[in-house]
Amino acid sequence: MTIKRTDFPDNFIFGVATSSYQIEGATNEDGRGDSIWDTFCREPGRIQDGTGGDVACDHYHLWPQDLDLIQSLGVDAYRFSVAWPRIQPDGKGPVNQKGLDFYERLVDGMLERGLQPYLTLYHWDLPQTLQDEGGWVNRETAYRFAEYARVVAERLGGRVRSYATLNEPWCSSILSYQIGEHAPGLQDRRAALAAAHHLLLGHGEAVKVMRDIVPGSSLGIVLNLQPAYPASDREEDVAAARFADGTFNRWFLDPIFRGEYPADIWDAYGEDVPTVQDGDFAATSQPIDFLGVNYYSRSVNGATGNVRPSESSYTHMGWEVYPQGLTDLLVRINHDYTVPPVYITENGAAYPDELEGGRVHDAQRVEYFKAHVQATSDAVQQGVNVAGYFAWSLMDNFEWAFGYSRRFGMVYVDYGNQQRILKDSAKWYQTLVTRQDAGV
Ligand SMILES: CO[C@H](O)c1c[n+]2c([nH]1)[C@H](O)[C@@H](O)[C@H](O)[C@H]2CO
Repeated sequence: MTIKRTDFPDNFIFGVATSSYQIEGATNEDGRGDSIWDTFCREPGRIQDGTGGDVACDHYHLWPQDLDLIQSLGVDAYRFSVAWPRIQPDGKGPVNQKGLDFYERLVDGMLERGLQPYLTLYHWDLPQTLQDEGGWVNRETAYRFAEYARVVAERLGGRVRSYATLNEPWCSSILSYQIGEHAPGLQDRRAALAAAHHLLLGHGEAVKVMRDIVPGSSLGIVLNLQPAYPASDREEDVAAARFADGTFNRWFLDPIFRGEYPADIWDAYGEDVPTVQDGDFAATSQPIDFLGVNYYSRSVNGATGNVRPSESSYTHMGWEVYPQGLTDLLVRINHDYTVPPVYITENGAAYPDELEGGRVHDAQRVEYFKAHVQATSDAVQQGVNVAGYFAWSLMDNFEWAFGYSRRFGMVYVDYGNQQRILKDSAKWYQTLVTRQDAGV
């Protein structure tokens, strides 16, 4: 079997993705304020290799070369995020024009190179001053987010045709306020569920505001979804999988597409459920023009915890390589919900890449991409309206709590000299997206 670009509809978008905190650096430049990740990285023990995003890939200064690099891959689109602390250093009120100027230059640079900008308003870098007032646990942050969305949309307007409000509200709430592995690093389920609710409220309020400012643009949200499989057909394993599906997937899909929380999980959360005010679900379930799905792997659930199938291979993050899970997930959401066009807004893998003679032969990542692009095509063949696929990531970057110890890029970054070196996976992707019939 060979996966070819022509296996997809002509208007199918292939792209690459990054995020502001992971690549920009320049955290104290041109008026940028502190984000919760600047604070988190300064707390000893939070980041595996003790690093932070102060320099990262120095994209804030190297963006012209990076856009040339993206253009050289032959992709249609570039998914990036705007750093709220560059736009409003205090998270509210005064706007930092130098911050807006940077993103205006960046977007114009994409357009000049024939790259379609896919903008994410929030990819986790909350202004620290808002966290000082409770962060997403504070309902007011939802309204500050809508004000920030207005500022960005008014400046970038129709030049950007696709705006995602949030990247992965599950990560910005559960991983950050309950599990504590991400900034701000709290461990409080009640706070996490309040944060999740206010993130979804902020999403809805931002969509409402932007509808009038960028009427021709496509507005959506990006969710990390993970299909949950039972370890066996025993009742307790099936129940474990349904609970995992509920807390990870349905807790976010239902408020967005059904205007409610899933009853089984609401009941399971008991006293920790969020305060829902009249009108909240009308906001969270605002009609949207696309759903972004970030897929990396599945979960296999047993009554006593998750299972790691021994017959599978695993990435450097310890995530099972399971491309069928992407097809199953897309078919399921298409069946269970009335969804708009879906983009795979992130898919990729970390492997311990080695630079050998100026080359990186990342064969495992090539196989990962081939299998998941194929899985995307399989979902399209099964009637799912998938409109695009963005590889995570363009280049190696700051991998959150893992620092720089995990490389997800299809382009290798030598952090010593900020050199970018195409890995074999970038060359494979280039042949795919430029219709050179990449073989599987
Ligand atoms: C369980 O994986 C999540 O869906 C997920 C994986 N990832 C993400 N979310 C984030 O959106 C990126 O910033 C990460 O760099 C990337 C790789 O870890």
